[in-house]
Amino acid sequence: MLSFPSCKINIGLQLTDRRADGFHNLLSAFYPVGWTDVLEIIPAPLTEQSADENVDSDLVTFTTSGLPIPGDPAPARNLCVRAYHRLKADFDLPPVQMHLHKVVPIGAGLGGGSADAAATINLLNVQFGLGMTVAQREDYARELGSDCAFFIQNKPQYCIEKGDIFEPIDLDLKGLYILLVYPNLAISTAEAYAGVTPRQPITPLRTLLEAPIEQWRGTVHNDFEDSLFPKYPLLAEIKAQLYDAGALYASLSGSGSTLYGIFSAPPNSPPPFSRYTVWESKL
Ligand SMILES: C[C@](O)(CO)[C@H](O)COP(=O)(O)OP(=O)(O)OC[C@H]1O[C@@H](n2ccc(N)nc2=O)[C@H](O)[C@@H]1O
Ligand SMILES: Nc1ncnc2c1ncn2[C@@H]1O[C@H](COP(=O)(O)OP(=O)(O)OP(=O)(O)O)[C@@H](O)[C@H]1O
Repeated sequence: MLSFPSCKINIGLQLTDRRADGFHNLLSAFYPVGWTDVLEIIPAPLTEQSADENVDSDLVTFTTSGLPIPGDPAPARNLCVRAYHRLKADFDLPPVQMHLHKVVPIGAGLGGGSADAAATINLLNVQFGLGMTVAQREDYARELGSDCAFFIQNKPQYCIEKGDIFEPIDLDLKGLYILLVYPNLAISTAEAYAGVTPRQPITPLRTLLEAPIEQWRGTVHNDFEDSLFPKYPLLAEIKAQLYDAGALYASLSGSGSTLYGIFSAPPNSPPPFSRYTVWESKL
């Protein structure tokens, strides 16, 4: 079976306090965006060896194409394979072949890897009739990363605590246009968090988002900008260029380095961004 794991942007991101477990509580609206990887999972052909139930055959044959995945290249460390093995611990899953075609920039504030993990859980659930509810799939996803659970339902959510607990929000950007600009700058999530000082917001993000999008500039804020823009002035420059290009609202997404602009008409990838990785579509 095939799946197209999408990515997300963060609309506002308030880091409110540091938790006892070393993570941070946050308030953020997660919004899905249609830039996707491609994930295929098929049952592995039975070999004589694996047909013998006493042989712990290699359960996952994992291959990738497209963007190289940095960090630990061992397939066993890929979030898709880790998702399979987490479910294998609780369900009778057969050996599978997985292929991941990587398109979404990695470590870019877009949750691409997290989306792949969630897509694996959803695919295995359907393909092998595991019968898991949405809540059960979200719980498995939470074990794989703070961004993963969002991608199980993959719809706009108001995210609280680690970013993995959801409240409904009426946030509809349909008909507008989004331009994502990835400046090919790798910023680790841990590095981004290390540079921020959490604080309780004067006005909770949910209240700020009740205003029309034309009023979000200057109020709906991603707190990571405070720590990353001084270190990487290019990010502030791109955000300003998005406004110069006519964006209704522009911001850093997640822990970066992707910036995005939301427009009332197709932005048509204006010149300042031609040297970067860009993606645009109607929402
Ligand atoms: C920045 C965001 O992308 C916003 O959507 C997420 O908070 C990050 O989610 P993620 O990449 O899935 O992060 P994880 O893989 O769970 O954690 C990576 C590291 O980020 C930090 N981290 C992550 C989430 C969170 N709420 N507080 C944190 O302090 C921790 O140092 C953690 O060790
Ligand atoms: N399927 C995958 N896709 C991307 N990264 C993966 C994947 N599986 C494991 N990883 C590892 O996770 C790291 C990226 O995870 P990370 O969560 O930082 O990025 P992301 O989910 O793509 O975006 P974000 O910056 O929003 O978190 C990479 O350095 C890579 O080593």
